[in-house]
Amino acid sequence: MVKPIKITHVSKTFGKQQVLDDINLTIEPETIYGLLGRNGAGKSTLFNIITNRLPLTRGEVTIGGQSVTNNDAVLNRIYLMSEANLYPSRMRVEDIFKLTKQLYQGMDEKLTQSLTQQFGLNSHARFNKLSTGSRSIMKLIIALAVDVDYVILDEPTLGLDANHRRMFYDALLDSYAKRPRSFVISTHLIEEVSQLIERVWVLQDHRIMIDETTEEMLNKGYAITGPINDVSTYTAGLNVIGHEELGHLVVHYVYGDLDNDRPIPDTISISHIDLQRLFIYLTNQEVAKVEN
Ligand SMILES: Nc1ncnc2c1ncn2[C@@H]1O[C@H](COP(=O)(O)OP(=O)(O)OP(=O)(O)O)[C@@H](O)[C@H]1O
Repeated sequence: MVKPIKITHVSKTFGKQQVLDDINLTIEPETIYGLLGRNGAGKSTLFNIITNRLPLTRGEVTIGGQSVTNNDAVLNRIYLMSEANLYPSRMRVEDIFKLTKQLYQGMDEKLTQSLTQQFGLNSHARFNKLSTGSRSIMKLIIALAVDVDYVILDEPTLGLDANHRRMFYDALLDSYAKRPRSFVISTHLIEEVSQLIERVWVLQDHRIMIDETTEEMLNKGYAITGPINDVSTYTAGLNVIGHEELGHLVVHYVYGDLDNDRPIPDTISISHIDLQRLFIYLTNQEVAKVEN
């Protein structure tokens, strides 16, 4: 049975710079996570720690009670796709596929072939001759075809055009349906993945600010629109994470419960907001705060 990955009290400093502070997360089997955070928040650092590519300063990462540190048996169950190029630069794509198959427990050759064809990737090409997008495509094919229990995708769609991104999301869902396993995806294209991810982690100020299902999170986000006085009266005391002016009207963005006892004036309208907007306001340093 596949065991969860437990990230317990993980902190990381580079010299005097604190990047991660007391991170506690669980990656459950067969679940798709989105790790969101602004540039430099520490997403790649966390992924590199989970896969033992970087040492942690404090805490531990375990699978089924076993530490991942220098533990090839458990590390073999996790595949990290990142910007880093770990392949010999002159190696041909087809040979990289073969090498990966040897390094891990195996690789779905049929899927590799069909995705290579679907994405129009030249498998005879040498890695250093591939465009940025084609390098991403090659790595994504490996990530979807390799036989592991955990796939970590660090900005997987870097350099991919909109059609290829759509193809990738479809391929991911297809592959997940055929062989359920865990995916952790970090991306700045939040709206594009909001349909894929079941649980959202937001990394902000070195810590996990949000660890909720996508549905829970979306249910807590509101836009309250109307004349300024009515909106301000209605949202007084609520967790307002941002505001915008729309001509004579204002919008207050609220994260958390609305007060059901509060009368709603006819002049205001209340609607839910999308994940991207929620993220933007929650991680905007000037106004962000989250009620626990
Ligand atoms: N090897 C390293 N040595 C020193 N500092 C580092 C190292 N790796 C990352 N950092 C620093 O740690 C911080 C977090 O970087 P990281 O790449 O993890 O962020 P990120 O959330 O993945 O960012 P982005 O979304 O921009 O890719 C940054 O300030 C970065 O400069």
